[in-house]
Amino acid sequence: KESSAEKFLRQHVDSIDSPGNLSPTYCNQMMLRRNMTKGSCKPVNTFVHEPLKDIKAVCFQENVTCKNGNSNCYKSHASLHITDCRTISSSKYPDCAYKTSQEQKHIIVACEGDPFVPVHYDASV
Ligand SMILES: Nc1ncnc2c1ncn2[C@@H]1O[C@H](C(=O)NS(=O)(=O)C[C@H]2[C@@H](O)[C@H](n3ccc(=O)[nH]c3=O)O[C@@H]2CO)[C@@H](O)[C@H]1O
Repeated sequence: KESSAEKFLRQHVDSIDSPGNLSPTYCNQMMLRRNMTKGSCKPVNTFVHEPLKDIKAVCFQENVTCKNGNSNCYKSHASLHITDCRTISSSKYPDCAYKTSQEQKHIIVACEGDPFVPVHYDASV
């Protein structure tokens, strides 16, 4: 069974693809490849284009309150290269269709465990 830490990597980490010049179909491809279009089209998903060590380091940065009220969320000091994937109006399961938006924003993740690692993507600001 996939751990929540492994699920975070699958859903939110893409250190390989260099930010800045991704194709408009990046999200259509990645949402499929990372298994977020099975059963339904995941409506919103963010990929972070930074080295894994820099993403893990966010767990030791600014502690903030999560959307669900928990206190185990952390906001990155730096703006990071991210890509937001959001379903477009014409998206109809199983043909999930996404808008690919490349941004530089602070990320907010929830961290848990020992080692203390990201397990949930809360927001970008
Ligand atoms: N504090 C916590 N501590 C520990 N665990 C916590 C905590 N909070 C939740 N989980 C758990 O995480 C799991 C999970 O999948 N939560 S999820 O809200 O649906 C994820 C959102 C995110 O994937 C995506 N999104 C959203 C915005 C954006 O900019 N970018 C972007 O990608 O959309 C999803 C829906 O919003 C679930 O098991 C829940 O129990």
